[in-house]
Amino acid sequence: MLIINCDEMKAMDSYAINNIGIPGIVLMENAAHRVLTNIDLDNTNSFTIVCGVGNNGGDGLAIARNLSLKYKEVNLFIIGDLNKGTQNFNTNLNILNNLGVKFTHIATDEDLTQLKDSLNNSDLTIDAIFGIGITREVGGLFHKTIDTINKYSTQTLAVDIPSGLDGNTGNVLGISIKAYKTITFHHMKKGLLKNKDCTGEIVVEDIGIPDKATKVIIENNNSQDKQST
Ligand SMILES: NC(=O)C1=CN([C@@H]2O[C@H](COP(=O)(O)OP(=O)(O)OC[C@H]3O[C@@H](n4cnc5c(N)ncnc54)[C@H](O)[C@@H]3O)[C@@H](O)[C@H]2O)[C@H](O)CC1
Ligand SMILES: [K+]
Repeated sequence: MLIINCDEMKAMDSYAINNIGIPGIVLMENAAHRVLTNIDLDNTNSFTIVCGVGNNGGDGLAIARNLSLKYKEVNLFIIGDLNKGTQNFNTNLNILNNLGVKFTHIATDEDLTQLKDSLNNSDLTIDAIFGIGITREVGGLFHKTIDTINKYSTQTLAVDIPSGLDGNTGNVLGISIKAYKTITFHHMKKGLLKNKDCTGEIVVEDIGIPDKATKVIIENNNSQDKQST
């Protein structure tokens, strides 16, 4: 099994997008579909989906759309500055707006009451707050949101990386989602193997990044390592 770090994942992502020409939104839709194949949709009918405003959040929005089109009960929450959404996040948010799918923006502690009610009444919670792009300790409303999910969620599935976990070290950055299952994309991330308590079962899913992207990045890194020794 190939085990990579977050920088390698980002490099493979961008090679597939910028050098091979696979649009990021295609990879994002593939990721969403791969998450859905890991959910027992015959017996899971109500969902709380919590999204950040990066591409991990974008994955969550695509998952929310696909579930909504299957007439599942979807309670969608978004946390973060909506003016700072990534391009692919905004594309999926725009589609949801056009479909009339509503969401709650977690902007104050009061919004956490609505989140708690949703968690108590959902079959499954989907964590799409942070993935490989987490950059610092989790604090403030993000900390309270993750704490609320851990306290009241029936069971939580993490998209790519449990939010709050460092994908390289497995360290908890202040607080982390405790998932029963983590669906990570393309290849295993180093940090996931070091914190089973947060990841639960780990499933690696192919999202359509060609082996060529993987090989180029690994070879580049190996040659850089040789030069630096
Ligand atoms: N290339 C693609 O389109 C695909 C991406 N995949 C998914 O994308 C994420 C990585 O997305 P990225 O935008 O790089 O970062 P994140 O969404 O993980 O998070 C960045 C987001 O969070 C904010 N942030 C970071 N740390 C903190 C913090 N401690 N507190 C508050 N906010 C924080 C940051 O400002 C950004 O807004 C990857 O994991 C995949 O899930 C697709 O799966 C494949 C295609
Ligand atoms: K996540």
